[in-house]
Amino acid sequence: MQHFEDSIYNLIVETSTNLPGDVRRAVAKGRALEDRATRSGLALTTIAQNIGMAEQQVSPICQDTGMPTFIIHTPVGINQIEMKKDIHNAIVRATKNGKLRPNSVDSLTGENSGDNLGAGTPVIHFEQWEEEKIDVRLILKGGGCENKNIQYSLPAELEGLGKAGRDLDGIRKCILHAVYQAQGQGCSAGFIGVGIGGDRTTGYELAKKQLFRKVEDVNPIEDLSKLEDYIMENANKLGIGTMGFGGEVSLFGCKVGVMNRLPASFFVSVAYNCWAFRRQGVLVDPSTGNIEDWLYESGTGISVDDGRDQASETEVADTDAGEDNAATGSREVRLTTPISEEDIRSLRVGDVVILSGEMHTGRDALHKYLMDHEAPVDLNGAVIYHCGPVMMKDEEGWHVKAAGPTTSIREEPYQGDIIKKFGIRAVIGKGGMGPKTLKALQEHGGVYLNAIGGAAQYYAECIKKVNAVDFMEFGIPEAMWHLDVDGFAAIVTMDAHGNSLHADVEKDSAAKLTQFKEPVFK
Ligand SMILES: O=C(O)C[C@H](O)C(=O)O
Ligand code: SF4
Repeated sequence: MQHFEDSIYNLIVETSTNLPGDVRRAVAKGRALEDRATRSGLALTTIAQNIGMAEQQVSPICQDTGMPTFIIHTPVGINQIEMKKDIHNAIVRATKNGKLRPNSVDSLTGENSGDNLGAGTPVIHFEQWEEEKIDVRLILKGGGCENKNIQYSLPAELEGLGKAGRDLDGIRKCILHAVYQAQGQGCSAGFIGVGIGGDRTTGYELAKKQLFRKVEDVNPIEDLSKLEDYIMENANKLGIGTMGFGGEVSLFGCKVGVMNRLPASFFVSVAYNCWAFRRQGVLVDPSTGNIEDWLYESGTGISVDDGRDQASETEVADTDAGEDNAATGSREVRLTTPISEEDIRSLRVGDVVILSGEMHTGRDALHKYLMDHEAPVDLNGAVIYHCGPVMMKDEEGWHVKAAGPTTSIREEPYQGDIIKKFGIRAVIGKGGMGPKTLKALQEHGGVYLNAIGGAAQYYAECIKKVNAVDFMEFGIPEAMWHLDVDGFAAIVTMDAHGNSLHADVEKDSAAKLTQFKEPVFK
C-alpha cells in the first residue's frame, strides 16, 4: 500500500477545506428561508463567503479542525497496524502544512503535543468486511459543537416539554430539547445525529455514525423517517437562527439511528455538529493504496447561494458597505483600538462594529492565568478575541491560516474580573456570555461582540499582521497572539446598558419550545 499515506493526507485536506456538496445544498436551502437583511441572513452570507474562500485557498473552513475520527472498513488480511502508522504520518504532515490545527492537549499538564498525535488522538475505528476495497471515512468535528452533545436517559422531565417517556414521542421531545439547549453555541444552524438505545458509550457512537449518512438520504425505518421529517419541519420554529441571533433556520439536518438497549436503560444520545460539517470518505485500492473513488459528493461547483437574483445580491452589498440596516435597526460603527469608554457606551445591541488596530487573542489557559498574574502587554482600552488560530511560521515570521472565534461561555467564571482588572473594552467571541460578564460590561463600560463562528478564512483575511506572541508554552491555539486587524466586523450582542441578545433569544426559544409539549407520535 505504497500510496496509502498520501491518500489519507488528501482525504484530510479535502475534509478540512472543501465542504461537501450535500452539506452545501443544505446551507443553501437554509439561506433561502432567511431574510438576507437580518442578522441571521447576513451571518449566512458570511458563512457562504467563508466556504468559498476555504476551498479556493485550500485552507481550513474553521480553525478548529476537531478530533480527527476515522471509520475504516478493510478486507480480511490487511495489516491495520501499518495503516495506523500511515494515518499518523498523514496527520502530522497535515498539521505541519496548516490543514489541521494542533489540537491534541494533555488533559493533566495542558501541554499541546503540537502534531495532533497523543493518547486517544486521532480516533481510528477499524472493522473488517468481505469487500475488496478499503473504505475510509473521516469526520472533523470541532470542540464547540462537541460540547453541545447531550444524552438523555428516559423517562425524563424536560424543561418546557414535560414528561418524555420511553417511546417515539419521548424521543421526539429529546431531539427538540437538544436543538434548544445548543442555542447558538455550537455554531447553529447545525446537523444532528441521534442514537436511540445502546449503552452510554455505544449510544453516542451510534449518534456520531448518523453524521456519516448523506444529508439527503431517507431513513429506511419508516417511523424514524417520519421522525426525521417532523424534526426538520419543526426545529426551525424554535427561532434560534444562525449563531443564535434569532431567525428562521436553526437546523440543517437530522439523522436518527436505533439499536437495542438493556431493559433498565433507555438512552437518547445526540451528536450536535456545527454548520461546518466536515466529513468525507474514500474508497482505496488495497494493492496500491490509491484513492479509487470519493464517497461523498465534492463541494466544488455546488453553490451555497440561495438562488435569489443578482439584484438582491447588490442590496446586501450595499448594507455591507456601511449604511444603517433598516431591517434590524442597527448602525455600523468603525472603531480603532484602544477604544474609549465613551465610544463603547454609545454602542447598542445590534450595532455592527468594524474594528481596526491591534487585538489580542485569549482563551481558556490565558483567562485562568490572568486571574492572578499581570498581562504581558497593556490591555487598557483593548480588545480580547476568544480565538485559537491556525498559525504557520516561515523565514518572515508567523502567518495566520485560519482565525474564527471560539465559544465564549467557557470564560464566564473569569471574564468579568479580567475586564475590570485590565481595563478591557471589548471581548469578541461567539455564542454569548452570562450574567456575570453582562454586569461587568455595564459597570466598567464594555461590550461583547459576536463574530461568525466557523468563518475562519473570512476573519483571517482581516488580520494584516502578527505583531508578537506570548505564552507559546500554552500551545498555538491557547497562546496570546497580538494581531493587527483591519475591517474586522462583529455584532454587538451584549452592551454596556444591560442588554443581551443571547438572553433574549434563549428566553424566546424557551417559550417556543413549550408549543411541542403535546404528544405527536402516539
Ligand atoms: O476551538 C475552537 O477554536 C472553536 C471551538 O470549536 C468552538 O466552537 O468553541
Ligand atoms: S467554531 Fe463553530 S464551526 Fe468551528 S468547530 Fe467550533 S462549533 Fe464548529
